[in-house]
Amino acid sequence: MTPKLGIIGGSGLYQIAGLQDQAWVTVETPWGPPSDQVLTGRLNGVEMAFLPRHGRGHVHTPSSLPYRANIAALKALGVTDVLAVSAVGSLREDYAPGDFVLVDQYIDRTFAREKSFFGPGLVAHVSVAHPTCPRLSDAVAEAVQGPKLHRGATYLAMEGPQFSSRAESLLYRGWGADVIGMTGMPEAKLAREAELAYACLAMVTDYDCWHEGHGAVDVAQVIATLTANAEAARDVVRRLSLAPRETCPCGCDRALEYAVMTAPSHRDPAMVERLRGVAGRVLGRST
Ligand SMILES: CSC[C@H]1O[C@H](OP(=O)(O)O)[C@H](O)[C@@H]1O
Ligand SMILES: Nc1ncnc2[nH]cnc12
Repeated sequence: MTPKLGIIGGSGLYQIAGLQDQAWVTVETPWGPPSDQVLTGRLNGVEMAFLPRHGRGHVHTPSSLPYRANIAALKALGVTDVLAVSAVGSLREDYAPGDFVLVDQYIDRTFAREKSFFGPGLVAHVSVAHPTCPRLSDAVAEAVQGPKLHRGATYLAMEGPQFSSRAESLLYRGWGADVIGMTGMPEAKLAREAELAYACLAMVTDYDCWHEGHGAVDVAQVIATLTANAEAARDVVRRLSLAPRETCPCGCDRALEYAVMTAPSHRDPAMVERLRGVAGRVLGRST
């Protein structure tokens, strides 16, 4: 199978230059439109689809983001591997602003978002014990040149849009979270439901508000670091190479294999139709 790379660009990363045969395409999904049009094209021979998470001009809040439509749109475009790029605050002394982090675990503290493609009439439970793909994360790690890279980090996903209080920041540090952001969940969970390999390249922009030696995070601080680092993130995308494969060794592309609970005879036909684009492999492609 020839892989196709989906990039979800976070704060500060609203487009990728230099794609061959590039076009901004409009995609509709059963969950409405994604955050923006999707930029499709080829980079170094790799098919690619780029979606600015907050939309060009940064119009969607972390809570109002159409997470399901974003993942469904990438799936509809034939994407197999999703690299999510995110700005994050650091919850550790040794993760400094400017550093890059490959996330492998999440603590999901979000509460005002739709978190599943499934629901009444078509119930499914996928595993998110290991929410990110080690194969894809390895490929991303190889593509990082320049910024210091940390691996094996836990991302605390908060609801926002306000930044944390100091008490919260200290609490999350006590829980063992390494970085904090507002968009990692439910994005990673939905990618798993859609059987897409998912990796998160986080760019540290600040020390949130726990650090005695640094002032509390604000948007100006985040933007200043992002401006200095966005090109390094684009370089990673440009260098990222994905080998053709039969299947994903970690099983990301078969996450739904044993996940659907609802008996075929009890499935809601409208739900089945709605889910066909993301779960067609286990539901059948057409009626
Ligand atoms: C501009 S600071 C807060 C904002 O930045 C991060 O966005 P993203 O993950 O899309 O890079 C963070 O999660 C907040 O949404
Ligand atoms: N400190 C922080 N908290 C939440 N989201 C962030 N994105 C960048 N920095 C952040």
